[in-house]
Amino acid sequence: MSNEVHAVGDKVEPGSVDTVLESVAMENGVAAKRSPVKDLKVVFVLGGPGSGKGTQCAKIVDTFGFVHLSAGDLLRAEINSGNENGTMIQNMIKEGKIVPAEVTVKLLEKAMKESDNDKFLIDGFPRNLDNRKCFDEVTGIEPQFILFFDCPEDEMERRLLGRNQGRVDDNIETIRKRFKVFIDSSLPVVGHYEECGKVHKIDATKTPSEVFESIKPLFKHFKQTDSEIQVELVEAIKNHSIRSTPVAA
Ligand SMILES: Nc1ncnc2c1ncn2[C@@H]1O[C@H](COP(=O)(O)OP(=O)(O)OP(=O)(O)O)[C@@H](O)[C@H]1O
Ligand SMILES: O=c1ccn([C@@H]2O[C@H](COP(=O)(O)O)[C@@H](O)[C@H]2O)c(=O)[nH]1
Repeated sequence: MSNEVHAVGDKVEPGSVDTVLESVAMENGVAAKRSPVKDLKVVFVLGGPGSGKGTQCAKIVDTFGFVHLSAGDLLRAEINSGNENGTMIQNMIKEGKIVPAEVTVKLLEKAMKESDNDKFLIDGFPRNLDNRKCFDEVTGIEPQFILFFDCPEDEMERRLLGRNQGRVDDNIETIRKRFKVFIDSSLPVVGHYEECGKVHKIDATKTPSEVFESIKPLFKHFKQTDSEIQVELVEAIKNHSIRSTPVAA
């Protein structure tokens, strides 16, 4: 039995936990239940521009079944969707500025609600203290922990200039602005979570594989074994049967 957790749009294999749970729910005439947004598990992934957040998120998704939500990617998709906020977002990104919290939080909340997963890596957010407060007020989610990629500016600059993905902000002028915004506005968010004892600082200067080895232990807890999934499944079926048993008159 597979222990993968699937994101929206993923193909679900016949016989997987997802299909079994779904058919149990269908047979009993109930829709599979979705956790309220505040019960979702969120890890914030922070670090300077080019520190390797996206690269590591892809590895965490593959190994630990999280959904990767890059706030920057959601904003870029909004530009391309032709939405009324598109021009404002595009101008902010070109200048390396932080988009108003309500806009980003709304996109993140929508993406989480649309997913059938309950574990999210939120990459590149919260970008400032106002982002953090707004996310807390809107979702009520307290992050499990913060993954903070520590990398010197000269290395980040080298990586960004070599990224070659055609991003409007990967030019030296905007990169310097993004570094300043990171120091002035984003580091205070890391400071806030340090006070709460929630920050795991990672040396991001090593190779991608070495960086991943150093973060793996933090996520072990989220990976369920096949037997844990089976126990959960049996419990879910038992609980449902108890609730569905008619009370004798
Ligand atoms: N550990 C690493 N060593 C060398 N290069 C890396 C490493 N991690 C990522 N890179 C490369 O550096 C560039 C930036 O990486 P990535 O996009 O993951 O950073 P990011 O923190 O998500 O950036 P941004 O905040 O700008 O979105 C990419 O070209 C990537 O391939
Ligand atoms: O929460 C966020 C995330 C991003 N932005 C803007 O997007 C760019 C690019 O972000 P990446 O994380 O590097 O993809 C960033 O410089 C901001 O302009 C944002 O406003 N809020």
